[in-house]
Amino acid sequence: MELQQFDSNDNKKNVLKIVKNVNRVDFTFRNINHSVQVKVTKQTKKGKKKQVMRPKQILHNMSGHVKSGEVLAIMGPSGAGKTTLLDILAHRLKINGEGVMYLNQSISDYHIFKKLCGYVTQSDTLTPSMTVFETLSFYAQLKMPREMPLEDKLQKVEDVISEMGLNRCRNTLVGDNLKIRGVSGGERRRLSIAVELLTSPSILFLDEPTSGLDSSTAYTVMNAIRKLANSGRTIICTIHQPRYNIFDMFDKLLLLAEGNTIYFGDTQKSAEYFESLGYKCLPNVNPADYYMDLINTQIEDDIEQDGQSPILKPNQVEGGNGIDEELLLSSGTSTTITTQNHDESNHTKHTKVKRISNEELNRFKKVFIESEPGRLLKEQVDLIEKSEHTPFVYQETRGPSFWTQFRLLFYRESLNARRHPMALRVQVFQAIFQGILCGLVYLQLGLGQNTVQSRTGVLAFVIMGLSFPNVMSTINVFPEVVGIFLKDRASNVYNTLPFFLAKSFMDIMLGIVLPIVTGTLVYWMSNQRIYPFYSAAVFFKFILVLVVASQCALSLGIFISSSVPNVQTGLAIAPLVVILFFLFSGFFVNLKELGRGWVWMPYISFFRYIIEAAVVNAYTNVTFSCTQSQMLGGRCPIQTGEEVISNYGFNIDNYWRNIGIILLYIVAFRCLTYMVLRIKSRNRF
Ligand SMILES: Nc1ncnc2c1ncn2[C@@H]1O[C@H](COP(=O)(O)OP(=O)(O)OP(=O)(O)O)[C@@H](O)[C@H]1O
Repeated sequence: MELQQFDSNDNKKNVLKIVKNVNRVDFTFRNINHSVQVKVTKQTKKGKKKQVMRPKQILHNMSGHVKSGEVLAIMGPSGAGKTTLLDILAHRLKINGEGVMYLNQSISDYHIFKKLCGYVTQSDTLTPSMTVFETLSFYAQLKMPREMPLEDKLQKVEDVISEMGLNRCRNTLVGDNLKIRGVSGGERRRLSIAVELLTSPSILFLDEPTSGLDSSTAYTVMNAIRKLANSGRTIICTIHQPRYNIFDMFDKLLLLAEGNTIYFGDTQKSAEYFESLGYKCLPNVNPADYYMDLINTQIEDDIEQDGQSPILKPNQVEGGNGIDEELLLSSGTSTTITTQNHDESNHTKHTKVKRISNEELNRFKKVFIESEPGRLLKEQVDLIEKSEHTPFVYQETRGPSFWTQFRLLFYRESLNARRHPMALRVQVFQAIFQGILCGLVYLQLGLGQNTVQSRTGVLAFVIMGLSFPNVMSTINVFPEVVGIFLKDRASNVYNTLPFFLAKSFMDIMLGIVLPIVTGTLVYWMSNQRIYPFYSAAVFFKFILVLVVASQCALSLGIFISSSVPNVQTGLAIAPLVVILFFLFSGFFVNLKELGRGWVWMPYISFFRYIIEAAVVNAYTNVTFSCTQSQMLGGRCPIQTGEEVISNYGFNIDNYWRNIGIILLYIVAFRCLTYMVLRIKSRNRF
């Protein structure tokens, strides 16, 4: 059946009422087929290799039914399609194919669904510099209805803290275990879940909730999840080989292999099902390990090469027919099976047994539909499909206003800046060091002929010195911010514009102080102007050039950083862009002498406008002196600053024009970043 896209007018009129108690919702999905386009190499008739796009089916006819209060675990080998299925079920990934999902008896509507569900990602994308309580109250104010009084929101925060057992660490920073020490891994995972609980979701999706946690912490987290289900929520999670006591917490199990259902049904009945297929899981084996080892056909070759195989196929043991299996369990989780072989020695030994073959896996895929659990699932899903699809009834609520979003996001940015003292200290140190170094190298420049080179050099050095670190540090830091933003956008916590403005305002504030520090030191130490009358205006114009240069570099940095797929690419691209722009700034190449092919470059190089503004400011109304020996034809080779300006191919009237152009560059880089963020965060469903 074709998926009903979530634009049903009837449903759109209704908006969910967010209530304090959990709405009980059964969740059903039916015949989900999903494919992606992949590049494959094809041989042409002429024997050449050509890359073409081909559809690759990731999910095949996936169906399932989870009642409120139940936990469904989606398990399968790596690449089986667990994350793809979870993302589709959570309405985070658009189905490229067909399928339909139901909330109770209603066909799921995107907008209603988003209000009803919570999604906990595999990695804890939280702001490290906020405490547990601050994180929850930040999200409470953004996620809960505008009409709800603040006290009620804070009460909900307290409830959630108690529910997830976070009282002990409520005032501890979240941290990231790298730059900021914070809560433990288990506490961070529970905080991620707590954030989702603020809106009392009826359905909670969790992607690998226990990954990266030690087994006892994983148990504590799963225990908390189990309690959430007991309170009426519907829980769907992907999980990798859980230990037995965790596996035992699941009500339902969906076992996937190569995008096909191998088993869907009661967890407790899964052993019986596999036994009916001829694969008995012995009583003291963790079934999760057994199933995963059994169907993980992909790693067979590697294991063969290693000469080890941890799984045996009970009915097909090398060199034996009737089998007495004995299981040796190491630390209760790994499945090592040895068999008593009834051949010549009768000694217990490790027997090399293959995992199931691909043909056998294909049999598993086919037999499930005809099996008892397969028929039961079909009956349940067909029942929902045939029932009358009544829309949800709920009351409209509004999220926080634009200004509330901006205020909260700006507050988060300011906390981030304040609580990263090292980063701030390093930047201040860098600014002072650079100012002093530059000041010492170009100490007290005079107005002799030889100072012209140094006077321009100091300008280029200080501009580059402020710009380059700004671009590079932004590329290092911004991706983490974008990661949090994208996660929040995926849950519709706030809009792109308030986030973008809050970030930009904070950048502007921080990006003003450092150029002022460096610029002041350089200006006075290198003796940029010696005429007191002009000094104040020239000084402020010099600082203004540095401030806009610094802002332009920051804006370029966030643009590059937001556009590239990862930090490494950003770090590779950014220096090239900066160096190329700087090359055509007019400092290294005389703009009048540029070859035909390059004349356009100075027009797009924002450094050209910055250097021109700085040179014009530094050399206007300056007179140079020279010694007798320096004179050429009875006059100084360079007599005025205006000559220097002209020699560089610059125009003396261009100071304010250039400041305007650089401001336009800043706005353009920021607007482009905003557009990239919008595109990236566009709802994929
Ligand atoms: N956009 C895509 N383009 C190409 N292949 C894709 C795409 N998305 C998923 N796949 C492929 O689909 C299969 C299932 O991917 P998925 O991430 O859902 O698996 P998984 O079971 O979650 O794996 P893991 O446990 O390793 O995370 C994989 O083979 C993957 O390479």
